[in-house]
Amino acid sequence: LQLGQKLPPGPSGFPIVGNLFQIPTSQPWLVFDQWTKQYGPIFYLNIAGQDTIVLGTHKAAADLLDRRANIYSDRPDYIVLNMLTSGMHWGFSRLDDLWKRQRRRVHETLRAQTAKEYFAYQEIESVIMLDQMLTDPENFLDHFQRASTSLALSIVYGWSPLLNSDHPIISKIDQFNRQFFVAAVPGSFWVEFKYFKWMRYLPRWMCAWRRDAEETFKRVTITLEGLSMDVQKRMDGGDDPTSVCGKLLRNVQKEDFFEAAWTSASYRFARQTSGQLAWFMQAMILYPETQRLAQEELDRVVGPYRLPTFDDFDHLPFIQAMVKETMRWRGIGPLGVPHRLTQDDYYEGYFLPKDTICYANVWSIHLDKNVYGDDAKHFNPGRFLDDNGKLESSIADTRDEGHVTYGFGKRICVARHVANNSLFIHIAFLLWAFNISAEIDADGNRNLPDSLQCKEGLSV
Ligand code: HEM
Repeated sequence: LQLGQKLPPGPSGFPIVGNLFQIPTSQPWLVFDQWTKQYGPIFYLNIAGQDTIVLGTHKAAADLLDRRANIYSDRPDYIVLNMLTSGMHWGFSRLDDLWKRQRRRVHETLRAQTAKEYFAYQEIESVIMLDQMLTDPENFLDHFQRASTSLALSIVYGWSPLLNSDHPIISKIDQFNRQFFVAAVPGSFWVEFKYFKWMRYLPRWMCAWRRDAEETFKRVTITLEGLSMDVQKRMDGGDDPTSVCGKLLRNVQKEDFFEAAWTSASYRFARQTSGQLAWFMQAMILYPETQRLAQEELDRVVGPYRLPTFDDFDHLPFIQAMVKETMRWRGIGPLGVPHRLTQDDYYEGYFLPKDTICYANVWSIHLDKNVYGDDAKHFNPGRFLDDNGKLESSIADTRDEGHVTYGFGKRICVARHVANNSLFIHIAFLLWAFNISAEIDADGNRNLPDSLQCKEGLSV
């Protein structure tokens, strides 16, 4: 630090490891929330030599990650993850020309207007999900996962809906996902720490993690190229390329086939939607009155003789508000995905060094009474409706979402319109068809199903 430069406040750490061992591996956002209350909207951590800041208010996160997106939109230098993907997985790759190309191409296939092309797929998935819920309500999480995976494969590769998840391609991709998500947690491998970065130059024979990652990359490339080749063959046979991959292949040169195959791999994020639906189920169990309000709207607009459709969208503001509120109340990524600062910066008098890793504590942001009111910890879709029951997005700087679960700046979720549509139609179907409740035991207690025992410690 130069004279006059002051880092943001934060808990004092230990020599060399800094704050590393003060951060719990489980639910770190809860401790971060306490530190935000103690140190303010921006606090500093030294994680074994890695400068890190945590933004605990919406204002601080929007000021930096959105308003200064030009310098706050890079990703950490994930060493193992980039070996697993050879830097081709643009969701976690550096902000380079390849990322710009991949993001632009996929954005064109998933933006708000184009997302409407996938309505039919989403309605079919909801019908299948409903049928499976009727016959096997216990395993509702499996049905959500099947639906989100099947939808992604339809949208990205033009597949017909899958009735179950026992497909060899799905298990191959799931296996890759597991490795990927371990590598995406900063610090899963010693080589990711500043003082151990030299390990990346060790010869291959000494590093099992490098050999594993490189082998996986080869295997996954074969799978992804196979999926894309299949789309190409169907197009050569006269099929119209309505799928994301088809659109990408139509617009790229032959030599970019490898790039198009990896660009399409954004399919892997699809499971996020099913995680969000799990939280929705929990909200319905805990807030039966709110569930009834939504059902009244469905009774009024849709009635008992037909299923909801996307044509009802504008007439179902309460269901739209429920989608927003589910993502605000319990967003599936309480710390989002980390961003990296690409040049020295100052904020509120504090110095933020180049290469600082930035987390937005989405958990704290969404429970902030100054933004969401005194009932911030409660599930209340009404907060997104005006006095006439019309949808209003009064939360500034959220691109009309009303929450920040889709992230920030240049890295904001590229598929948020598709994801919002999926959540809308699934929720409308579920509440149209079912009353969602938990078993009540002999003492009158509501017992959440095991699969929904939430880890955050609900305080309702
Ligand atoms: C409810 C569902 C979803 C949630 C909550 C969600 C959330 C997020 C978040 C937090 C990010 C990182 C934003 C940031 O760095 O600030 C992200 C990025 C991304 N999401 Fe989603 N997502 C969802 C669904 C999907 C789906 C269905 C897909 C694809 C089919 C998808 C594809 C991506 C991709 C490719 C990125 C990387 C963007 C980039 O780095 O430029 N997401 N998402």
